[in-house]
Amino acid sequence: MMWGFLSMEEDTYRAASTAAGGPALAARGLGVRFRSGWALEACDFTLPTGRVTALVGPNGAGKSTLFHLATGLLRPTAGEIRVFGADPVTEEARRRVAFLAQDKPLYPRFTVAETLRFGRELNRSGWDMESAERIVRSGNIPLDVRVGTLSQGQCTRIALALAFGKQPDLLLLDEPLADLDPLVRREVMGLVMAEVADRGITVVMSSHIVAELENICDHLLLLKDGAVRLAGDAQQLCDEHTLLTGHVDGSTPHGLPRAVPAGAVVDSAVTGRQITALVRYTGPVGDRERWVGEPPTLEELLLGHLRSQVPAAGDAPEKAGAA
Ligand SMILES: Nc1ncnc2c1ncn2[C@@H]1O[C@H](COP(=O)(O)OP(=O)(O)OP(=O)(O)O)[C@@H](O)[C@H]1O
Repeated sequence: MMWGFLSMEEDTYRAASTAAGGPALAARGLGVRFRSGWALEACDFTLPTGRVTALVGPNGAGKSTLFHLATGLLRPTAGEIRVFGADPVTEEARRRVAFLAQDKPLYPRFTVAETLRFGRELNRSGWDMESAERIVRSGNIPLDVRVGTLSQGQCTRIALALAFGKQPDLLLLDEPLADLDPLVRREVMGLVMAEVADRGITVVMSSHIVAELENICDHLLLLKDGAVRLAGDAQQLCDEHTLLTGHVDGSTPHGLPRAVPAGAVVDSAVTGRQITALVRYTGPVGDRERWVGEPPTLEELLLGHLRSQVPAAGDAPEKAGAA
């Protein structure tokens, strides 16, 4: 894409996305249009290196589309996306990224050992067989069985072994746990986190199981209707919000204390005379006897924004992209 008129802001973005130690993933004006319409539109964000980002959004929000852009399987209709500063289709970017897709394509007739050897052939520039085999063995999967005879959970483990064997700097996981039972989910996630801690790689993981993201992710990217709704450090975003509970205030349009700006209300629910609201506001609320305000948990923050009927307020690109 041509960048004929680089503004200061664009200049800063380009410098950040190519600098050593710059973001793992950066998007600017990113859009993809299918026949049915825009799957992603005007997305701006940067995802820092060495962090575990939760990619969250309702069905059809554009999460898989974003993964396909980041791996070069799909080209943007508008804007650009960079992986460690490089175009995703370049050899440099492909070498540094591993992607675990929802459907985990594996050859059923290959044995596990053949599958790992195939992984080595595909990644001649860098392959860690020891690490791949360790992941397989920790699931008590014999190396000589055919992949077609394995359970879903075991196949997920093989796919993870292939991903980690590649020694990626960026691991993209598209709902990796969706088809696993809770015990295997916990075990597989423990495996991912141990590998992440060992190698300090960057992970972007999409999931609909919001409650499970709390102890895993330290960064957020929430997509809704193809747009970035919320992005940034998970703790910082929680700290910028308040979960407010009290009796409905009949004298204000939103039922909350007058001090709360209308534009700060993300989501609210009224039960009888009680109102609970997620607000992007941390200032004083007046009557402390009537109102209880606490920082939301990550789950409460995400659910509030997923439920929200109002457009994201204050999510200007520079804020949305804050690392
Ligand atoms: N190859 C395609 N051709 C046409 N439309 C597509 C294609 N891929 C995705 N879409 C559309 O783009 C939008 C975003 O889809 P995408 O699969 O990225 O969403 P998602 O957030 O991953 O959803 P889910 O949580 O259900 O997996 C949807 O409206 C989908 O129908």
